[in-house]
Amino acid sequence: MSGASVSLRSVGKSFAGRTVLDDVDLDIAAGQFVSIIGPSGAGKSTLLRLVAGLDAPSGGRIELRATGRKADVRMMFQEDRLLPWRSVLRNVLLGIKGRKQDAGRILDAVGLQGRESEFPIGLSGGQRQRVALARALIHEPDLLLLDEPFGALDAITRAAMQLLLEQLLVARPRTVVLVTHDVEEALLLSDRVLLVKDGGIARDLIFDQPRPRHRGDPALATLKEELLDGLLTAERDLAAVA
Ligand SMILES: Nc1ncnc2c1ncn2[C@@H]1O[C@H](COP(=O)(O)OP(=O)(O)OP(=O)(O)O)[C@@H](O)[C@H]1O
Repeated sequence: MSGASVSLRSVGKSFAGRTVLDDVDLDIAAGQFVSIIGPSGAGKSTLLRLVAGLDAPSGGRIELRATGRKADVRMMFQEDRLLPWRSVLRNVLLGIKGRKQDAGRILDAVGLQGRESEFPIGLSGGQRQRVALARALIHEPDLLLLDEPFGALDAITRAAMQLLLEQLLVARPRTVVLVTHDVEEALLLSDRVLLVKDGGIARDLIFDQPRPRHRGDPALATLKEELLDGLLTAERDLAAVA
């Protein structure tokens, strides 16, 4: 299977003495698509940043393994983080020499054929996220970390981006960890959904429904309700503490 495997052993993270993650153990298999949901402030982005190596854990160990090379890890955020003074093509080729043809091919794959020489300011939010996705994918990452990448998009654009991501992963499987507030998005895309709360993983659901999945599918609806219930309870607990 393509992609990196990820393992966390007794991982903890505190900020100024306040524990956000406590003793987290997690194994993600190569090629698995894992979504992380949870109440606001539960530590979802923190967990992703630790896996990305953008931040160091306060305790424990994180290991990434890819076959034959050091795992290439790319991250995508809610904001596109494109450089406004660089064209679409030059954003994708950021830090890369040559490979203009590869970049053109990837821009075609994300639906931006013919837009190479335009600048981010002339693109819609969804188009800018397509560029951000292309910029990650040109590296053929073993692990793709997505922090609410479609969170700022309207419902239709969001659905189109979910479909695009799924198609790209069918064509070229890799390990993905997605942080999302959208339970339906998690269920449409993932092999596994983690509910993070109280400093740890409160639920770990394997979801092996065949793809492509459909929003109206009763199997999705049942799980969606269960997860929303878990989320609402977590939010209620938080409100009670506050
Ligand atoms: N660099 C930092 N310094 C201090 N505290 C931080 C830092 N990063 C995160 N935190 C705190 O850690 C907690 C978890 O934050 P995190 O962003 O991981 O939550 P989240 O689950 O992703 O939330 P949301 O769903 O609202 O984005 C929050 O209380 C936040 O204030």
